[in-house]
Amino acid sequence: MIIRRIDIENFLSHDRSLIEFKGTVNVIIGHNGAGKSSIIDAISFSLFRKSLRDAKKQEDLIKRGAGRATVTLYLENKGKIYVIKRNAPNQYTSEDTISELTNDTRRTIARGATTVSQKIKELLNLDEEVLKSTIIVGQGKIESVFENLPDVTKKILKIDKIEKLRDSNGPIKEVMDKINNKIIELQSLEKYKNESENQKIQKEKELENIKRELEDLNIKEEKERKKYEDIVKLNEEEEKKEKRYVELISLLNKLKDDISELREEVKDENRLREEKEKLEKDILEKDKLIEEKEKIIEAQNKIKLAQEKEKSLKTIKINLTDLEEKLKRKRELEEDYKKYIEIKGELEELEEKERKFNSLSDRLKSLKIKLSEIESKISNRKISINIEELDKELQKLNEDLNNKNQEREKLASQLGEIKGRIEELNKLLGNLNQVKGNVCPVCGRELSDDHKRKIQNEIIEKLKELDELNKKFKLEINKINGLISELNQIINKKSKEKDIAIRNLADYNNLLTQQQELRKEIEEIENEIERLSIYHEKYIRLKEEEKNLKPKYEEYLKYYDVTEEKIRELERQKIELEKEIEEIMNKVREYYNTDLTQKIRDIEKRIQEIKGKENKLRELDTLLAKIETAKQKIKQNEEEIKKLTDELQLLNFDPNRFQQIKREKEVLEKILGEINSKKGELLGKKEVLENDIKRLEEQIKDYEEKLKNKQKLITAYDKLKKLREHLAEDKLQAYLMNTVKSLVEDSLNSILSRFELSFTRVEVDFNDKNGIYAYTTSGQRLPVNLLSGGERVSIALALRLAIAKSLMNEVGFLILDEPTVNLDEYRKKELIDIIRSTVEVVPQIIVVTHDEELLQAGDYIIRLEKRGDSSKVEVINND
Ligand SMILES: Nc1ncnc2c1ncn2[C@@H]1O[C@H](COP(=O)(O)OP(=O)(O)OP(=O)(O)O)[C@@H](O)[C@H]1O
Ligand SMILES: [Zn+2]
Repeated sequence: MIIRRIDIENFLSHDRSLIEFKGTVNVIIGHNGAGKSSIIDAISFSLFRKSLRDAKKQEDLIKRGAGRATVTLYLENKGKIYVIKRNAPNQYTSEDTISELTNDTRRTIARGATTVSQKIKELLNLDEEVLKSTIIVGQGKIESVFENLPDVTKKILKIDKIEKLRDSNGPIKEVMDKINNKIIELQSLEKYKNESENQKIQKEKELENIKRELEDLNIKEEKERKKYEDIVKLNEEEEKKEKRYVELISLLNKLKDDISELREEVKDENRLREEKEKLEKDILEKDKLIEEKEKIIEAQNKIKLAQEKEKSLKTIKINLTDLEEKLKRKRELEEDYKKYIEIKGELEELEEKERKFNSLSDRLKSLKIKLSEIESKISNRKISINIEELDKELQKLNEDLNNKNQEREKLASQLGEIKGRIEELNKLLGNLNQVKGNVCPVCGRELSDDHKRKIQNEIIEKLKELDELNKKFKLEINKINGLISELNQIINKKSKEKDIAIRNLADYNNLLTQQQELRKEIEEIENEIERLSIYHEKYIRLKEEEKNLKPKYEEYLKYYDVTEEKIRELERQKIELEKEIEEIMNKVREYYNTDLTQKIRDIEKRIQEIKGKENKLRELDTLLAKIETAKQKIKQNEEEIKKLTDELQLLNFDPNRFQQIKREKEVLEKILGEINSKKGELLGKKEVLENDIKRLEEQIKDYEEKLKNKQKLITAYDKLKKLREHLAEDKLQAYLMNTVKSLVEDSLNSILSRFELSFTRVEVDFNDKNGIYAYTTSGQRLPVNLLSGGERVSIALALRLAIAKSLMNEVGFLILDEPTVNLDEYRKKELIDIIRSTVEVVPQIIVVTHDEELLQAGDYIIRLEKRGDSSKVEVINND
């Protein structure tokens, strides 16, 4: 098997690298950290889902920053190409696949991480542990081959499986135990079979007896059944007769009973008829009584009517006298009523003028009040201030103010002058101290110290004088300022006074005009009032009269509808009523002075008595009718009795004889029932026995079938027992290991001879954990752990190659990650030669190295470089 290609995506340091393996010796070269081992890890990951390096989590294998890594490995095996695709992290394992590639078509054979791993193991015969111990050599792991040499060898030879096979809980023993159990089972089966056969014979005998018994019973049953059928027929006939017999007897009894009852009913007939006649006579009186009662009620009603009419007559009479009185009063009031109406008319005519008079009077009153108010205002307001005088005063004050201002200005300019001079003198005083030459700045003469001092004194004196003056002027200005502000205040006050005076004068004039106007209006109104006063007086007088007449007028209104016609109408009604009452009274004269109610009560009592008699009569009638029907019935029943007695004689039924037949029938039924139940019992037994026999037959057949296997099982058990003995450790296993031992040893020594180590021979001992020993030239036997690092690496490599060469003809590649570590220059060169010559054993070698020297060994160079964070691949053919 050969690795054809690997595609790596986001795996460790690789972004995306597509690497083909073409030579027999492929050298992957690059600096530390370039991403060489990552390729080997990718191969391992695609085969076993595990990297060679110590990665704790699958996530560590994914290129930092990427979310998912994918590795695709192309393997060639026996002319077929397999494509294995693996993914990390675990959430994508369901997308793992292995497929077969033929003519560019891809057929997926398995999917999902576990299934894919299983398939790889089956198809390529690749056992992870074996491969890692031999031909895939991880970085720094070359020597690990020493530790597990015996285990690996056993695994390669599948000896471990043989061991398991003959184990005491291994599969062979298990099968043997199972067979043995079966044999024991079959032995007990044989016993059961014999038992079943005996049982069967027993049951067949029993069945024979029952069959015979059944036959006897059938014969007896037939005899009894015939007897039974005869008696049943007889019984049926008698039953029919009995039914009719019972019917007839009960009918006859009933008829006789009826007759005696009916006779009882008929007994009283004559007495009842007499009673009836008497009652009929009494009842005849009833109609007369009713007639009389009606007449009395009519009279009673009429009397009541007359009384009512009398009552209305009385009311009419009262009304009549009342109305007559009222009419008399109405006539007395008539004159005053007319007068009142007249006055009312005149008052209406005067109303307008009176209203005007009143409103003018009111107006006059209010105008007079207003006038007196204005007049009092005028008398209160004395015009005391003379405006002209105030004007003059103000003029004089303003002049004063002007003068003072001028004075102040003059003082201010004088003060300015003084200040100017003080400044000048101060300047001069300053200059005098700074003069350089000898010329006086004041007079131009020579400036001696004396002169200087004199001038200084003069200036200081002058300054004092000016200062004095300055103060005096300032004082004076302050004084004038005070006067000016005082004047200003006075002027302000006077101006205000003047304003108020002007305003007051205007108000006063205004009041005078108002007074005049009011007086004029009052005069006009007074004239008008005088003109209207005649009407006013008349109005007052009429008003008084109206007031006096008003009660009479109102009383008259109360009698307004009392008229002559009304009184005449009432009189007419009165006469009519009197006539009606007279008529009614004439009609009922005969009932006068009798107690009508008592009379009616008496009559009603008698009617009630008669009604009772009527009821009695009706009862009698029904009784007599019943008696008539009873007589009829008696006749009918007597005829019927005669007919039924005839039938009874004809029927000729004997109850005793019927009882006899019944008893006979019951006895026969009992006998038949017994026979039947006995038969049922026997049939049941028969069926059970037949079933039992059938079941036993089947069981016996089944046992016989199973027992046929017994001999076969015994033979198989013996054979397995022998096989297990043959597989015992010392024999096959020891033979295989020994054969391998010499094979591996020969190969190992032949390879090692090329390393030119100082050993004569290396020995392999599978029974020992560190089972490699080297013989020195002086004949000493050294265990491998005592050798130097370089020696150990050489032996380990040679051993791996030896195992590969001698044991695994199916594996086609060898992977070496940094094999030159610990080797000196010389052995490194040897290694190159070894690698080259190993090609004869392993068709494909993949070497990972940072050592440029190893390039000589390769015919296909894959150079790796790290650019930034990513590994980049460059391929060089080394022809
Ligand atoms: N998950 C990751 N993502 C990205 N880079 C990683 C990841 N894990 C490891 N690396 C880096 O990948 C680089 C390649 O590692 P690798 O073991 O392949 O290097 P190498 O070429 O075999 O070097 P050496 O000769 O030192 O063994 C290293 O620099 C390592 O730090
Ligand atoms: Zn001078």
